[in-house]
Amino acid sequence: MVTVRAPATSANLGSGFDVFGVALNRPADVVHVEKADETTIDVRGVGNQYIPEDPEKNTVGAVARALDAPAHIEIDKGVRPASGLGSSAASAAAAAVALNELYDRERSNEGLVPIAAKGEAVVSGTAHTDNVAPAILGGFTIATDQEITQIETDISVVVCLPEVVVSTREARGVLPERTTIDKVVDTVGKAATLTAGMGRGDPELVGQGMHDTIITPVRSDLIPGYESVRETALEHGATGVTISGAGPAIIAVCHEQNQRAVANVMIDSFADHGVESRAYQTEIGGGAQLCSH
Ligand SMILES: Nc1ncnc2c1ncn2[C@@H]1O[C@H](COP(=O)(O)OP(=O)(O)O)[C@@H](O)[C@H]1O
Ligand SMILES: N[C@@H](CCOP(=O)(O)O)C(=O)O
Repeated sequence: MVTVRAPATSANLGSGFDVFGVALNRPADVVHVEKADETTIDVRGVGNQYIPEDPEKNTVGAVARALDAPAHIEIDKGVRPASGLGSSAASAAAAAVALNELYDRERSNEGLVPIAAKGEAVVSGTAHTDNVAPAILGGFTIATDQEITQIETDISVVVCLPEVVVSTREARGVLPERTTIDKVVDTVGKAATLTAGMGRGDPELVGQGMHDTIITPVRSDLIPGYESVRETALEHGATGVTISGAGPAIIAVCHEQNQRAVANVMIDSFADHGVESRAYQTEIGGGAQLCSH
């Protein structure tokens, strides 16, 4: 039996749609694998009732097929599905690392990213790597078709998860088909600023780089109270706030001393809109970890 823990992730970060992502210290999925003649899957934990155990429909089944690694796979879900926290990616990343170890496939961590992305394609229709890259590698990642750049950082964040469901497939269905050159120029500038902030461990620069005028405005309509939650978080110490992944979670970057205040006002603001929520006060952290072999 091989066991691997893989973290929740927050992709896009506003200006980095389908490219940027960060690993979060918590929550996380834990996946246990052992060799079998054919792949079977058991899912328990948060939201397990909404997660298929059919290997053709679960992200880990696609990973097992890609590695030619049939196994009995047990998933302990710590990342709620349809959250915007890389739930599907956490399982896929953990399974990729675990099965690579179980069958001695000797793939590098970077080499496991496209394998895990095949799991993402099963659930969202697109093999986007911006969740599985940080889920495997940790830190802040810039994932393009050509390469992945990773930056270690431990910047503090608050992630507020409302009791609302937004599937990634649904949120990809509302993307604009075209934009304007001035919005592209603005986004490039914000993305460069955010990247510089990650490199310097500077929450102020990161926050400045999180504003997005292309994707976020159309997706925020799927999250009741989004604008109010964002504004109050900024008023109480957040340096930047945007939708986490495809939502509905909202991520705020802040200095550690402001985490509690930011978390409390985000929860209160969602409540003012009749939406229950919970907030994780956490940091950008490490990637998938082998727990036992
Ligand atoms: N191992 C898995 N963990 C979570 N969701 C999974 C898994 N396998 C398949 N799914 C499906 O993927 C969807 C959740 O993925 P997604 O919408 O991308 O959520 P998130 O935004 O948290 O990644 C759910 O519909 C769920 O049924
Ligand atoms: N770039 C993707 C990221 C999806 O993240 P998730 O955590 O919601 O799965 C997108 O925005 O569609």
